[in-house]
Amino acid sequence: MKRPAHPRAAEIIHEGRKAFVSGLVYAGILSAFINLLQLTVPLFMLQVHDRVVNSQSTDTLVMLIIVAVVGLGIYCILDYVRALTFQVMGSKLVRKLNLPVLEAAVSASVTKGVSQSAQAIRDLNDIRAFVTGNAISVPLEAIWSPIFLAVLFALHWLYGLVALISAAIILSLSLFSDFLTRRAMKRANESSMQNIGEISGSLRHSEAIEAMGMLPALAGRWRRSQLHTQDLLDATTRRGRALASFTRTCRYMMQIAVLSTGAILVIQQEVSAGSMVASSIIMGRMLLPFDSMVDGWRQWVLAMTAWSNVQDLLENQAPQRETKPTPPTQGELSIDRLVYAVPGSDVPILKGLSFSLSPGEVLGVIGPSAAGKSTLARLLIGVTKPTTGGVYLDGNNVYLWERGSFGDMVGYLPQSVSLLDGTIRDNIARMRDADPRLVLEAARLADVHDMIGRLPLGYDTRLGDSGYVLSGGQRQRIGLARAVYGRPRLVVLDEPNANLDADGERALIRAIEALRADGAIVILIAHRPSIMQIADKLMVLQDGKITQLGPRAAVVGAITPGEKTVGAVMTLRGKA
Ligand SMILES: Nc1ncnc2c1ncn2[C@@H]1O[C@H](COP(=O)(O)OP(=O)(O)OP(=O)(O)O)[C@@H](O)[C@H]1O
Repeated sequence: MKRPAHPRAAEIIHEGRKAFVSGLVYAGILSAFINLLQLTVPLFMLQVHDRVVNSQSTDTLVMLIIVAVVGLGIYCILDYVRALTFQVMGSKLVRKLNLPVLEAAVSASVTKGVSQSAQAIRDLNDIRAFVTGNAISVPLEAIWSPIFLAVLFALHWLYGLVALISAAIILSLSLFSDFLTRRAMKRANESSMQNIGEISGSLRHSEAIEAMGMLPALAGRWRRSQLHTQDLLDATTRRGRALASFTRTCRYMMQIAVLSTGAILVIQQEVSAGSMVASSIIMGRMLLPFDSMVDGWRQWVLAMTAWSNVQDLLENQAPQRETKPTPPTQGELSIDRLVYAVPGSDVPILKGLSFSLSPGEVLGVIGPSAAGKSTLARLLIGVTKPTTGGVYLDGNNVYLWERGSFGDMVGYLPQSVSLLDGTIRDNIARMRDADPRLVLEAARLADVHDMIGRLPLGYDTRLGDSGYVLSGGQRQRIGLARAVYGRPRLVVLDEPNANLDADGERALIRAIEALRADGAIVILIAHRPSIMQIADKLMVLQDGKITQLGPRAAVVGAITPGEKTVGAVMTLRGKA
């Protein structure tokens, strides 16, 4: 199914292409001068042999040296400017693409449930590495080979012929080497990536591995698959090395061939001695791109593939959202005939939900596992696009809402809280430049200020892989502070009490009360019934449909003991 394009996809792709093409044209013009200036040394040799040696004139030699040094100086500057051109072009491309590509990757990850960000970042890196590397200039160099060949033919047709045959041999050898090694290399790389993926995937569950003594078996599996990869790599490397030695030897033989041709021509007095040395240098330069042509071609193909991935991501995977911020609203929430099916599936998870909530209302959502509660949460916060119907906050579609301004309106505590690399302060402030006043307010609202005070560095305690390890309950409470940061109008809490102790749960209830008093709409999804005491309304979701919805006491009263629903309602009955 075709998904919508990034709102600026066409513009971003056009700008990316423009930056690439204009950079290439500029570098091409510089290459023309650089290649002409590369003739400085052979021309110098020719002149020294033909003019200085014959005339024995040191004045001429000095003149030639001055001209050659000036030529090489200009060459040095132009070569540097060309390298800079590619560098500027690389950073310009990445600057233009970074944010929209990441936005599209995150959106695709949400839809597919598998992270697309790593691939998108790899594609961007590949593009930058290509633009700032050597392969990009291969065609710019290659178009000069025919000109050098023409110069050789102009010096003597035999030089041209030797150069032409040499070029054909080098190109054939490169193609043959590519043919012999490419497929095996690809298989070795795939096998290696698979090994790394498997082992790092398994090692994430290190506690279970350690506790149940699974390490020797895992290590055995890894060793076996590594041996397979190593065998593939060894065979490929052996072939590659043999061909590289052979190609190098051929090159030396070609130099001998062109010098010998020159020598014969000098003996027969058809050319000067200078032309013999110059032709050898020009031929070396002419053959240079042929060596890297096949590898350069492959890199061009890889870069084009990365570019087409990026283009596909921007055109087909990006959320189509408003680009202009929507002003804050008071927050009447209305859900209109909301249907959601995973893209590509005909079976809806949510089957036409309609309800509305006013500011200051707390809705509790209960229902058996897999009823669609978390899916509803993701639709309410506009992360997932509804298949039909919609979710509106004061008439504004939450999915289409520009993300920055919507983020200020909404707070979300997902079922599994993931805090990001950064300090507690950064995490609560949603990784923005933290306003200490707002961070403190959120921490107080979520009742975590004292808990944070007991951490080694308080609000500056660093979290993440190498940082402080919070307990499940602590993570959930910091996640709650992040959700209430900036006093959002709509707060969706998915199983917020799953890891909380009695104290934590009391703090959560106080936070929800404060949010209600502040006029926010709170949607609370939970299996543990105790927290539902705070809800004004209850909704029972079963198999993607609302089976009960109304004031808490009415819903609890309406449920018959035989009805297939969660124990939560039955437990609540006694407390309603
Ligand atoms: N991205 C997805 N792809 C395929 N199926 C999905 C996806 N997301 C959710 N589902 C399916 O939708 C159904 C509802 O899932 P959901 O997580 O919303 O249930 P839930 O009511 O929150 O369950 P629980 O109480 O166990 O957390 C499940 O059958 C789940 O397998």
